[in-house]
Amino acid sequence: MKNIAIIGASGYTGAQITALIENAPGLSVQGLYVSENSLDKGKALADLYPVYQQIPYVLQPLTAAAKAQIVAESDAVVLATEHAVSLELAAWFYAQGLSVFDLSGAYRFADAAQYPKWYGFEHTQPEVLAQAIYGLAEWNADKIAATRMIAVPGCYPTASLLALKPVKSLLTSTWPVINAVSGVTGAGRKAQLHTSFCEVSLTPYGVLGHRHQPEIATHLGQQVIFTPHLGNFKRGILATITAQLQPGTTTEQVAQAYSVYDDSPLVKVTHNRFPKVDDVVLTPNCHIGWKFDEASGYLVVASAIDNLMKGAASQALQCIKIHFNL
Ligand SMILES: NC(=O)C1=CN([C@@H]2O[C@H](COP(=O)(O)OP(=O)(O)OC[C@H]3O[C@@H](n4cnc5c(N)ncnc54)[C@H](OP(=O)(O)O)[C@@H]3O)[C@@H](O)[C@H]2O)C=CC1
Ligand SMILES: CC(=O)N[C@@H](CCC(=O)OP(=O)(O)O)C(=O)O
Repeated sequence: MKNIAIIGASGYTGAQITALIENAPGLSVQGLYVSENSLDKGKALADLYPVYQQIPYVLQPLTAAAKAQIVAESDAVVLATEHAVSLELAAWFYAQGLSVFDLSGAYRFADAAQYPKWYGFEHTQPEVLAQAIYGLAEWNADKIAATRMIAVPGCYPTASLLALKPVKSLLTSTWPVINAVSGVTGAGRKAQLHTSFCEVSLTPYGVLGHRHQPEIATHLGQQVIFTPHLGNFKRGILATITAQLQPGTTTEQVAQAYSVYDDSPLVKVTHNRFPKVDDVVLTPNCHIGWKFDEASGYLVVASAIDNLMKGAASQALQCIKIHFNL
């Protein structure tokens, strides 16, 4: 049995992964933690989320004593915390010998020089960063098994990379164009004006400047245009991508490229049929639909995931299972 501590457990992704770990054979929850001065410390998770009434744990403040207890009792920590918080906590727990599964973006770029521009901080942990592996489960399983520092991908990059990586060798130098819509849970649980009920509609944001653009480009190995949109639904992401393929590419070649997922139980690919967000919400699945126009060489591929599941918590669970060979 592998014992896992969950830090940031009162947030959307933290609560979701708590529920997944609680129900996963071979895994147990060591404890649930929030910040030392959290307004939620001492509350049961089920008080915050009655849907999790079967989950018995209380949210504990992450004090120095709590950290020592985590190290003594746990095999791994899940960090469901914001980037700057994960930056320090990941390095500390890694140094204590635990495996670290970080849901934030603090360890997703190998190049430390990217962090000031995209995350607003200097990366203070270059040795740990050098050990970090990008936890895109279907593509990096061998490396996830071999390292203790796993940077779980962002939600938009998960949807986009699962759709584009199979056809990477068929792309031209023309940048693929990714338009993606996310539900509001993508922005986390904390109160913010732009995610309040009356403000949410359907609109692009972060245009030509969202931090997931370089994350996708880095892990695809090709520049992209990425435009996220906030939609008026709770969960789910739909990324619709237009990409130019090499002259002479055939539909058969594209089908062959997507057959890479034939043995991946969580990724379902369909030709000429496109996914709906509702079909993946509350599941760990990614649904990909594509259509290719041989005359123009343009591919349109759409990819749907639940941002809190395959875009965060269930992908972290996949990484945990791969890492501990469960
Ligand atoms: N929401 C999504 O769809 C996705 C989110 N992510 C990433 O996952 C991480 C968590 O996101 P999300 O669940 O949405 O965020 P939330 O804002 O919903 O939750 C953040 C959690 O962190 C806790 N926290 C804050 N500061 C500290 C601290 N110093 N020590 C311990 N706990 C702390 C908060 O509790 P409190 O403040 O009460 O202490 C809360 O439990 C972020 O890095 C996010 O970018 C990644 C993919 C998808
Ligand atoms: C709707 C919404 O606000 N979504 C978030 C992305 C959530 C995510 O994937 O988080 P990381 O920060 O861990 O990459 C955003 O655009 O910032």
